[in-house]
Formats: sequence, structure tokens, C-alpha cells
Amino acid sequence: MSDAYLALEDGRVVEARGRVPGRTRGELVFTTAYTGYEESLTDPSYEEQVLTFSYPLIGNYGVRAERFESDRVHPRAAVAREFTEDVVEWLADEGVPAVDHVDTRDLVTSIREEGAMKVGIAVGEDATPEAAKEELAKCKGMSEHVDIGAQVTTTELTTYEGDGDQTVTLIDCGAKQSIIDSLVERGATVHVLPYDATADDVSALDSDILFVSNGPGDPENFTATRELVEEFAGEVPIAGICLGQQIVASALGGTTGKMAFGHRGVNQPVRDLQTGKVIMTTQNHGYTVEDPGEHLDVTQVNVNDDTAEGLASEELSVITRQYHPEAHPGPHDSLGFFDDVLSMGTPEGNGRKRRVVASD
Ligand SMILES: NC(=O)CC[C@H](N)C(=O)O
Repeated sequence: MSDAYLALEDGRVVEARGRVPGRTRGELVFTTAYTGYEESLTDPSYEEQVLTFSYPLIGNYGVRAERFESDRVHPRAAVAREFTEDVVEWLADEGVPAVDHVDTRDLVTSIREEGAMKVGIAVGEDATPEAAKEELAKCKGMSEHVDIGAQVTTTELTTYEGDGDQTVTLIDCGAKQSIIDSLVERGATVHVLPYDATADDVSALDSDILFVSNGPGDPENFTATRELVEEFAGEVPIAGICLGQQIVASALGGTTGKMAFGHRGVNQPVRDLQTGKVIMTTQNHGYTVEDPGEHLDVTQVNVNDDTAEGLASEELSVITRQYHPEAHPGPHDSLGFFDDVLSMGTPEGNGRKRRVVASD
């Protein structure tokens, strides 16, 4: 008799060892990252998902709050071949169900072949396959979580002071802390606004850059954030990361769509189309920009599947990335993105020049 069951959308029920009890459901996804479990588990983009680690041992260097990307664990449950006691204690404190002793190679192969799928989970002494199936029956698809932004955003303006002159308004759709840190380290003062901030809220701050963060769910559900991009494009330089790239593209006439199983890991190769250089990147996304629209150019692509990894418009002063240039965890190849973003807002940068011209 097992004490943990995973009921998959394809009809299978997988037995596991229960580590943290509870019942839950979500979209079953996997990450191939072999490091960075603290960053992944606290990344708000995993909201409403169940995270499977393909790397077999999770927790081998402990749990340290300084590596957290937000103030709580976001996946609804965690699945591994083996979790250490440190991780189990942390997930238990957070009330997040966890299971291990799962054949994660088999689970990951199913997700690769059939795509990200719904899962219901029951863990604990009274767990049964039927209880897991009941959870599965209640599971919504990612795109049905229409107000997922409200679950992860800040509710009020928060300012992080940098020691330079530049200011950035970051729209928080579920921002990772290291995005804010990367900007502040470069001297920028970062004003963080809720995902449903109004154009007046943004105008009142009069920042040099408008930045749309990463976040969970379907970009098409972020209507208020999309409207901000529509409103300010051409007036203020705009940057975006991950969900931010998708929202910016959608606002400027592009289209987005769902991938079969997405990109989640720390070694996704990305080619810059201008330099031909390939860098390694950290990623976590299930949607992608399918058509950038007439205003944006694709500047970088994924080497594995040619999906859009970077977009830009010189005319509108826009640059975005699908991957995570803040590199937590992961290779630091792409940190220069933040210098490029901030240079758009300098007196020499296109954006600032246009703003001066516009207000003359
Ligand atoms: N990390 C992110 O911002 C994820 C973006 C979006 N929720 C996706 O899954 O594609």
C-alpha cells in the first residue's frame, strides 16, 4: 500500500512515497535544472503548476532563504526521485505537498510525448487513487486561471532605491526578486507596481523605463498590463522578461500560443541573430511568442526549436527576453541585458531623446 498517488490526465495513476501530506492539483511540468531548486520553488511563474525535477537528488546543498526569489513556495506540489530532509522540512513548513521515489524519467518522458498535463495528487496515510482522481477532476487548464496575476502580484507601490539617477517602473506580474536586484545593482531605482496598475499610476512615477516582469499563466489573461504597453509604447522605452516578452508582443500586434511542454531548465541554448553567438540560459515558460507582429523583430532564437527568445524595436525603444537574463539560477551569460535596458533610458538612448522631443 502506497501513501501517495498522482492521477495523470492521460489516465495513469502513479504511486509514490509521501513526504509532505495534502491533496492538490495543477499543471504537471518538469525542469531539467540540476541546480537551483530554491530559486525554482520560489519562482512565482510556477503558480498553479506541479513541478517535477528531472535531476534525481534535490536538496543536496541545503535550503537558504537568501536564494529565494519570493516570500513563498509557488508550485502547488513538488515531485522528485529523492528529496533531502532539508527540502522536505521546508515544504512541510510551507504546507506544500511533496512526493518522491517516483520514476521521474518515465514521468518526464510522458510529459515530453503528451505535453504538459493536468495532475491530481493525494498524499498521506488516508491517500487513495480515487482521492487523486477527484483532485484531477477539479483541475483547471492554465489558460482558465484568468486572474492568476492577482495571486502573485504586489498590492501596493514598493520602491527599491538604487544609487544612480535612473528610474524603472516594474509591473509586477509575479516578479522574481533577482530582476529587481539586477536593476538596483546597476544603480537604478525600481518602483514596483501591481499587475493591474493604471496608466495614471505609471505616468505619476515618470520613470525612464517601463519594465514588464515574468509571471505565471497565459499572457492573454493580462489585459490591464497589455493596455499599459499599448499606452506607453513609443513614449517610454519598454523592456520585458518571459511573461513580459509575451505581453509586450501581444500588446504590439503579435500573437502568443501554448507550447507542448515548454522550456524549463538552466542550459537552454539561445542564438543571437546579429552576432551569431550562442549563450546558455535559464528558462521557465510554457507559452511563447508565435508571431512578433509588424513592430517587433526577432533578435534571438532558441537553438533547439527556433522559438523567439529575444524581440526588439529600435523605433519604439523596446527590448525583451523570453529567457531569464537575471540568471537565478543559471549561467551568467545574459546579464548584459540589464545594461542594454538601462542604456535605452539614458540621455543618449533613443527613448529619452524621443521623450524630450515629445514634450517640447
Ligand atoms: N517565467 C515566466 O514568466 C513564464 C511565462 C508564462 N507564464 C509561460 O508559462 O510561458
